[in-house]
Amino acid sequence: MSHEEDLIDYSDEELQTTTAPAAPAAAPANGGAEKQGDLTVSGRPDKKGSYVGIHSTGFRDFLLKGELLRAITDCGFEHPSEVQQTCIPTAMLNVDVLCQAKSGLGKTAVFVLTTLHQLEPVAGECSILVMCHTRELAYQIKNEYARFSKYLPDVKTAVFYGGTPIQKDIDLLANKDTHPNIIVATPGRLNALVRDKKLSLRNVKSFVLDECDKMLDQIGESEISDPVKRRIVNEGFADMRRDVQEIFRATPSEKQVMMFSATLSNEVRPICKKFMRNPLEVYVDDDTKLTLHGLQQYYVKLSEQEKNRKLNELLDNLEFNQVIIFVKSTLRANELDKLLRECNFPSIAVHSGVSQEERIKRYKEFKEFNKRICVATDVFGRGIDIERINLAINYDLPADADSYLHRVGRAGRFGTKGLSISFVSNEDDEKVLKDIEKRFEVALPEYPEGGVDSTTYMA
Ligand SMILES: Nc1ncnc2c1ncn2[C@@H]1O[C@H](COP(=O)(O)OP(=O)(O)OP(=O)(O)O)[C@@H](O)[C@H]1O
Repeated sequence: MSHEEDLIDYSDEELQTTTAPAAPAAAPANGGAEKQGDLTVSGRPDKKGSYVGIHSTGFRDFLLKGELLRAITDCGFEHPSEVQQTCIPTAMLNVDVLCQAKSGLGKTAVFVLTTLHQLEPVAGECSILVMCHTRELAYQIKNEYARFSKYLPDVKTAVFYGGTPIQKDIDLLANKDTHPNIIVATPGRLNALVRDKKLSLRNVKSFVLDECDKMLDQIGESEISDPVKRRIVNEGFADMRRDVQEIFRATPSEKQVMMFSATLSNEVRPICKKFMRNPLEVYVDDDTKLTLHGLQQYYVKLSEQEKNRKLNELLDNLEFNQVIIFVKSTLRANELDKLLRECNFPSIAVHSGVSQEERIKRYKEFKEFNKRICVATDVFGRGIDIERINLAINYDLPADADSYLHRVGRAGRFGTKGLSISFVSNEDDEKVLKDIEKRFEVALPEYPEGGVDSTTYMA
């Protein structure tokens, strides 16, 4: 059996991670913390240095490569967001970065722009390695690299993930003319390529983990009472984290490490820092500041049996551009999608139960606005950026507040307006609801009888 065959599908909804990595010990971050709007910044290499306190009014102030500035203009980016202002000047100087910033405010561009800025492509060598937890997100990040490197013709980017023929990846890597300088990947496939010596990482200069808490976090076994679930969860955890560690060890010790997520608990931060040296640390230390201001959030209390009728009613009555509906399992995603299509709603389902080729096809269909309704598992719960989603429905409420935050963050991207409605149908849901309200101090009222005025959530 090849290494590839015995790897699990990380993109599944049960995907999680585990124990402390055997990575180099973290150098302590510089003391002191500095406030910038919602973000707390610490560990800068020189707090009195020339790039501290820069308040850029435009991307030009960052002194990025001209080719990047042209691409930024083409993308229609006018002003850097707060996280971009905070991180880009430091990250482009090859400093390690551990960054938390709320959903949809442009963390991707931080690492895409700063790694491209530093890149001097050498044929046949991979210099930038980006990993994330799902295949669609890897695909999306690869496209972001393509967008921003359009005026850098020598730069080659590739995406590697499971569920596709590995030979294609091997062929690409075997040829100096097609070998990528930038690789975006999920850890399972990447580790298979490294272990089988099809890919050398000895020239990596930047190592990036997106959604890093998902890739490195651990759940203590004692927290999971159900033995079957414990086995599934911990297997998922162990494999994901183990792959990341193995891949990390295959890279040189001198390199830049950057990690990003909207959620970085106090428990996961030291784990991330074990991979880093003296990082710039950017946190949203007050959970209430993780709330997206443009997003209106409601819940509906109902029984399991009432969910379909209520969903139908909402989809009939609400105005929206695109909607994402989250469910807790592959089976439920299929069933709900089928039901919606029977009721003539233009729906598709994305989950780990469909072939990878089909999954990407459906992702594209939704992204390109050919479908307006997507029923998804947590495969789409984080990172996925679809501009027109302005309604997120939790048909099944997630198991924890962090997942909720990521899911509803699919609506209301980059400060735009949006609406989220969560179905609450049992005691566990009620606990999660209370936790969300408490942690984020978010007003989560009951969805009003008469509905919501569409002008308040439509752009
Ligand atoms: N400075 C900018 N100006 C305009 N649009 C931007 C800017 N920066 C990023 N965007 C756009 O904002 C959207 C959200 O960005 P991105 O996906 O990087 O968010 P994120 O912080 O990674 O969110 P998440 O935590 O949900 O993954 C993208 O469509 C991106 O193109």
